[in-house]
Amino acid sequence: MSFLKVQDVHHTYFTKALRTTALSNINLTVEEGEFVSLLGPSGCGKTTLLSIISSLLKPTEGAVLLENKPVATTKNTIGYMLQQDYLFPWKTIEENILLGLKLAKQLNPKTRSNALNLLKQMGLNGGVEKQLPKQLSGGMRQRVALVRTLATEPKLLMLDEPFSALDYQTKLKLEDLVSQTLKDFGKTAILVTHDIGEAIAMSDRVFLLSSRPGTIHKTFEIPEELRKLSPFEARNHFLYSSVFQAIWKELETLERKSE
Ligand SMILES: Nc1ncnc2c1ncn2[C@@H]1O[C@H](COP(=O)(O)OP(=O)(O)OP(=O)(O)O)[C@@H](O)[C@H]1O
Repeated sequence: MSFLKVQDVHHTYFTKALRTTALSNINLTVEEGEFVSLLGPSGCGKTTLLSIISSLLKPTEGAVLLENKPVATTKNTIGYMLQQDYLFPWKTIEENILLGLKLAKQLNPKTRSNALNLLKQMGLNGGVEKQLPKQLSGGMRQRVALVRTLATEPKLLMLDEPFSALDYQTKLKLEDLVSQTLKDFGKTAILVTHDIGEAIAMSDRVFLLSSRPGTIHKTFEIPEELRKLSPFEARNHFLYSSVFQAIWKELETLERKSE
């Protein structure tokens, strides 16, 4: 039994004047503890697929099963890390990281202390919890957003371009931190990205999507040698560039086909 199963998903958006088939014949599975990426050209349906997996959007056809149950019936099991941190600017960092727990009615001395400890593990100590989001850098705020997400112990994490608004150095450091933290907690994650390098460095498998309609064009298994390294180390391994070339070549083929 796979942890997550996307079965024969097809999605068409209907507007008065237009029907757009965003996804067609999507079948994929993700195992528990696996880190996978969805990579593809703009408009290939990555966001649509992420919304369907997290049951924010009902597909026109097909089903999504999490631990063999329809995902729409599973509560509080999906956490998000998005491009924007969506921290409440008037609340302190502590209030922000405890918000999810409060909403889920899971806030108690133990979960509170776990969340504050996680903040420290993310290198955010020295009274950061009493500060407001505007007093923190973009990279620090994204770390807070991850603590807030992990505090409610989601089973599946959706990472929708979480590093794309950061400068390059911060992005590389955060890739390592997020990757290590998710490994430590044994979390399953799906990353949506435009960045081939990021997908290779962070993932166990990369699903390459083609556009109009979005289908899974090819699945790349990342070599074991890269998977056991941190994203930063993986980027410097000699195998990295050959996987990069292979994905790049497929993307070029896709672009030529859609011209
Ligand atoms: N609400 C909507 N109504 C109609 N069409 C939509 C809607 N949302 C997306 N689409 C169309 O569905 C297709 C897939 O869009 P989607 O946003 O899922 O792609 P994407 O791969 O996430 O794009 P990007 O990388 O640019 O964010 C596109 O052709 C888009 O125009």
